[in-house]
Amino acid sequence: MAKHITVGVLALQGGVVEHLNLLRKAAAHILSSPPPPESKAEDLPEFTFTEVRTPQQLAQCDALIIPGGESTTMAIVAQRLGLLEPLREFVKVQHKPVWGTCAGLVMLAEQVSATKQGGQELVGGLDVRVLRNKFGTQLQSFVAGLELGFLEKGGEAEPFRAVFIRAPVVEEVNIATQREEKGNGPVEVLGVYQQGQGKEGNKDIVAVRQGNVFGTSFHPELTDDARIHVWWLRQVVDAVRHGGLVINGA
Ligand SMILES: NC(=O)CC[C@H](N)C(=O)O
Repeated sequence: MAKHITVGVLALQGGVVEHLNLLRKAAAHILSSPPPPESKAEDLPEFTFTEVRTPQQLAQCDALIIPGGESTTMAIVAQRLGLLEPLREFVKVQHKPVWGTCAGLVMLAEQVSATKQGGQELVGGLDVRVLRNKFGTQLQSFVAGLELGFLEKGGEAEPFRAVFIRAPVVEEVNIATQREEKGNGPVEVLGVYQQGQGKEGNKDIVAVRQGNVFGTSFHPELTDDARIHVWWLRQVVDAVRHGGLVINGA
């Protein structure tokens, strides 16, 4: 029997529809690609992509995307809807695959660098400290070609056109935290953005993964390039087949 996989996009605020569209495109790509030799045709999963606004909807999901938007607003709305604790449980106890883009990455960080406004509620799951709005205001948004090694096939892949809008960066990985749940291994740095040339260039960490939790500073959903969605969705399929836990891609 084909496995059914439900992927949610947290729909409190931000780029929800764009993620749903690229997830559909990624699924079509996966379903039309030749299956690995050892798998049977009926092993192909069936996907449902759905918006998540309630704990009940979250409970239906095998995996979740937290989109870009405004992390402070998203946290306030999540708290009002009784979603913060279920989200923490989903990420850190059930270890289901979760991907945060931009504000979503902020939500998944265990720490945010102190800001004037003071603290904000986080979901956590990534042992990193992020700095919000590293590159300035909305007007300073930009697109940069990133070499993302995890997407490369035979060294021929095009750089990924990454859209940065009031983007956070990861300031420090593998920070010490008080949290009790463990078992995800170290944080892997999967993407770096370099401003300027050569050794003088300033390098910022813009993509990280720690076990089931993946985060990007930029917005892949604002391009029509589905490569990162395909890559992530394949990991979701593997995680569901192997009982829900991805430890550093193993
Ligand atoms: N494009 C975005 O998601 C912006 C993120 C926003 N600056 C925040 O800190 O939440």
